[in-house]
Amino acid sequence: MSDNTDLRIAVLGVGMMGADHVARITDRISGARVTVINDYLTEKAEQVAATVPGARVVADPLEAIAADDVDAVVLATPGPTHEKQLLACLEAGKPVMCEKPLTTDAATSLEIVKREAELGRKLIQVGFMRRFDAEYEQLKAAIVGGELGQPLVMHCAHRNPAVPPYFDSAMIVKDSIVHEVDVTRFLFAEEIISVQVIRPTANSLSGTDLQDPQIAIFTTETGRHVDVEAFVTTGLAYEVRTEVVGELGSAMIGLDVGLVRKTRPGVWGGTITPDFRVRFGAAYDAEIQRWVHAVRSGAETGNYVDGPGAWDGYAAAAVCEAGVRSLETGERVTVDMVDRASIPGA
Ligand SMILES: NC(=O)C1=CN([C@@H]2O[C@H](COP(=O)(O)OP(=O)(O)OC[C@H]3O[C@@H](n4cnc5c(N)ncnc54)[C@H](O)[C@@H]3O)[C@@H](O)[C@H]2O)C=CC1
Ligand SMILES: O=C1[C@@H](O)[C@H](O)[C@@H](O)[C@H](O)[C@H]1O
Repeated sequence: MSDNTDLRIAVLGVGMMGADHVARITDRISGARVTVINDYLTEKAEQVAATVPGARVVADPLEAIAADDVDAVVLATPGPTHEKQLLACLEAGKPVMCEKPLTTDAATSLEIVKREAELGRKLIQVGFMRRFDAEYEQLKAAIVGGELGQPLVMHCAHRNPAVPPYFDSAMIVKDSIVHEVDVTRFLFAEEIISVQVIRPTANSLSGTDLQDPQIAIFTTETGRHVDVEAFVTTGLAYEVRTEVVGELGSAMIGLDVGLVRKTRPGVWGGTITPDFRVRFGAAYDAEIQRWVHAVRSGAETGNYVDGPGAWDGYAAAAVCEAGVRSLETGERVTVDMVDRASIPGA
């Protein structure tokens, strides 16, 4: 449903995620429509625009952000381009839903946090969609409700069938493990203070020179431990599993009931999703729908965000930076983060 009061959105980057968000805004959520599409590859932008009634292509990303027929922006360009495009959104005073990572290093993420704080409006939401997933919401409720007692440990598995050819070993930390960083902060409501990344024997079948799998171990402020097995070239399916162990019990999500052995999609027991667009499809829908509502009511409150914001993006970037350093040395690395209270409005 679309009318004159719809939020008019520019989507920048219409590769895998951006094209999915365009389809979501056009067909699956309400209160918004895509008016402008931009991609580094103009032909790709034109292909996607042809599927959206009333959408036009703007070849320059900064012009797309500033366009008069754009109220808000979805950034689904690669991480290294986010900083410049986010700064342009802040400059134009336009709300933005930025796919993770916020930026690719802690210093530029901190700069974004500061610039947004100076404006005195919460304009940036970060695409940590697991916070909108029904299973993660249930896990959070079990923790907050005290069902598990005090949480002590979390075990995570994060497996992808494949990653794009431009993926390098550091991106396994900054683009994949970053989700478990955010999940840890979301579920435990505290910061991660140190990270160690261990390098097991690499997958000889991956056809890449990636250090894959990787095992990351986080320690939180109160001393909880989180381990993450990230394995992004399984060649099989998409699997995200999270188990919290507390003093009174444990709870696990992401394990299809009855599933004992996993080989490839549909082979055994329940289902195994082929990729994140299927596993987290409903979470992405909820994420974008709630963001659209927040943006539409933002003028009254100065808050155009419903979910993780720039600070969460910065905190995750700081942890990932420590993770990448640990990946290089194998040593445990302390996370270097500024105190949130030192940035009024952050
Ligand atoms: N929340 C989630 O679960 C997921 C998030 N992502 C994030 O979404 C973003 C995009 O990832 P994918 O769609 O997988 O990548 P992709 O490579 O499929 O698509 C990126 C698109 O951006 C375009 N592009 C590159 N530089 C650009 C620029 N400067 N301005 C405009 N367009 C540009 C490319 O031509 C391409 O079409 C990344 O930040 C990634 O981390 C990706 C997958 C899942
Ligand atoms: O964000 C995502 C991808 O960029 C990343 O490459 C995958 O590992 C994640 O599972 C997916 O959610």
